[in-house]
Amino acid sequence: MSARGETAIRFDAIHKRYPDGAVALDGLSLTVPRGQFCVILGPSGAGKSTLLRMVNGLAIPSAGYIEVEGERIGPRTLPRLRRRIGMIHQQFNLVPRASVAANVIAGALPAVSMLRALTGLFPAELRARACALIADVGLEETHLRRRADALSGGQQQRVGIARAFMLDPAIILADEPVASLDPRTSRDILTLIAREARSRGSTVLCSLHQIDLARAFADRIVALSAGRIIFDGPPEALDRAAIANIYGEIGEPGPVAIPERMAAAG
Ligand SMILES: Nc1ncnc2c1ncn2[C@@H]1O[C@H](COP(=O)(O)OP(=O)(O)OP(=O)(O)O)[C@@H](O)[C@H]1O
Repeated sequence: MSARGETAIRFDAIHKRYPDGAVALDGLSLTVPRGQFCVILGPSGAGKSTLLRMVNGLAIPSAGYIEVEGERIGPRTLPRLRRRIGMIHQQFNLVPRASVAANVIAGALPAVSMLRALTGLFPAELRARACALIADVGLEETHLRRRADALSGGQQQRVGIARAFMLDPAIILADEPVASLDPRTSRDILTLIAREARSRGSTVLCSLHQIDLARAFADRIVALSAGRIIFDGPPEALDRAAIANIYGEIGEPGPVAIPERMAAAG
């Protein structure tokens, strides 16, 4: 277990019951050290998204608490802590009609004044950073003014990654970031997330359905079932017996259907 100062995220006895009675997390405790690429596996409905969404306050625990970089999440600390957290979504969550540049710079919104946010007058430093990130994630200068919805799925996720890293986040939450991408693009996207995170020392909490990708990219794999941790170890420890235990009778999840549009181009 790492010392307090080296802990990025700590979940302490977290319960989550949604208003309709669904129990998503059931007494979960987990400590994620700084700089770790921690993959969350588990069957559908196991609680992976809920766990991730709690770190930036999109879901609130019914009991228990979460610390981010040693600070407990609460109404007073959340706005400040959110500036330290970037999120990458399964469906990219871009503004479809806005340009690539506008989508990337939107990652800085938590750190700019309301006036700047409303007028879109971002400081030159942020605009320069957005341009640098767009290049870092492998997009071309010609993409800057393109509408986000004119890009392939892989390219859209590159925009999502650039946006997530705009404020040099301590923590990246990636909620099934490659669920709708073909296998090759999935590897490219996870390579990019890992590279950008490593270069900044960012901690990554990433939910995945693909066991091979979890093994390839994770420093540590945590598997959930019905809101509890049922596996926690290095990728090498995820053997057939562990997988059978996580996914029960159904074994490994089958290949994810790839929408034609996204399979066509990374
Ligand atoms: N907003 C919500 N309102 C009510 N119940 C919810 C809500 N979000 C999730 N749940 C329930 O909480 C449980 C955990 O859901 P969650 O989305 O966290 O799981 P998951 O492991 O991410 O699933 P998937 O792999 O399908 O995305 C499920 O029973 C789900 O139906």
